[in-house]
Amino acid sequence: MPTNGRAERERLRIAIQKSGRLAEPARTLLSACGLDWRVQGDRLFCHGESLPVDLLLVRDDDIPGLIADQVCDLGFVGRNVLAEQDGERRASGQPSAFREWRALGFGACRLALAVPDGWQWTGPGQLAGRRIATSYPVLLREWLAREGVDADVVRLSGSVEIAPRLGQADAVCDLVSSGATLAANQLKPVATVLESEAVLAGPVEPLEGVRGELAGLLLRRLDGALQVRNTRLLMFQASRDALPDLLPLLPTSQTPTVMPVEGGDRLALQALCGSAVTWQQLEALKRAGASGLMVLPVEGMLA
Ligand SMILES: Nc1ncnc2c1ncn2[C@@H]1O[C@H](COP(=O)(O)OP(=O)(O)OP(=O)(O)O)[C@@H](O)[C@H]1O
Ligand SMILES: O=P(O)(O)OC[C@H]1O[C@H](OP(=O)(O)OP(=O)(O)O)[C@H](O)[C@@H]1O
Ligand SMILES: [Mg+2]
Repeated sequence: MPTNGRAERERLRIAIQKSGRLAEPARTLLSACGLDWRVQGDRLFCHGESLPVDLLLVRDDDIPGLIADQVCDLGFVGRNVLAEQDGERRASGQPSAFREWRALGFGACRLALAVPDGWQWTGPGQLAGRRIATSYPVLLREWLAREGVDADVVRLSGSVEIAPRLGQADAVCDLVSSGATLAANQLKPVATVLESEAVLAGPVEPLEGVRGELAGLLLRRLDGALQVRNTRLLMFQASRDALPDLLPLLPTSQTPTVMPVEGGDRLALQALCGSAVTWQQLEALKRAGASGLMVLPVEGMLA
């Protein structure tokens, strides 16, 4: 059984969502950083095998509090949850106890204000004196204050979009990704309160000692993994004469590596591309004289 020790702990502890939208991508990203785990009997604690880095599987809402209480060192959580709970602390006069360390590029959504389809939206002033249902009362109140609007905030823990139909509210403020839930409830988004994605959250101050070193190692690997996530290595051969036509067609701003091919006058080229290479781009390169075109995913990169 893991100890609840704080300062004395010599293993890094990371909290991730047990199940839900962020659970699988968080594990995949940590695996890409070379971490693996032995799941313990209760399935809520995973003992790190390759490095002294353990996982805690929890509800996403609990992650900021676990960092604040130093029960875990880092966590993968939506910016929406982190910002709301940071705002709650501020509103009650407590100091910040966690912050965003890295944006992770998955779990994208936005916290948006939505009004019934039938409304002619003229601007935030239209919400004055209205009731707005949300699970993010702090972020909504901050937005209303910025916009100088006085409205009633109705706190609901879920199924927010149904509130106008039930007569509980006039408008809603909830997470939107595809927009399908709003549309199904005859609502339309009119303003964005917060752009969100999954983030790596940690304490306000850097970690110290062994856990600080482990966090540094993990961050370096994480940055490498994030950097290569969409990176492709494009490889092909061509004659030297074709280079002036080929180089402008490369789907990257990076200078390619050019090497002579043994026993001939052809060259081998390789170029790192920051995103997927399309069939059209490959076909254009082929027409300009490239042969043996190959696109490979990049698994790791260390500067
Ligand atoms: N369409 C979406 N709706 C809600 N959250 C989304 C959406 N797209 C991405 N997310 C992100 O995923 C996070 C987790 O969403 P999920 O629905 O799994 O949470 P949950 O139901 O609160 O889970 P838990 O059981 O851990 O409390 C959200 O806080 C948000 O950052
Ligand atoms: O824009 P969309 O793609 O439709 O996604 C938005 C919906 O997804 C989330 O709900 P979820 O499905 O997680 O249900 P819950 O919040 O009630 O758990 C969120 O609270 C919205 O209701
Ligand atoms: Mg939750």
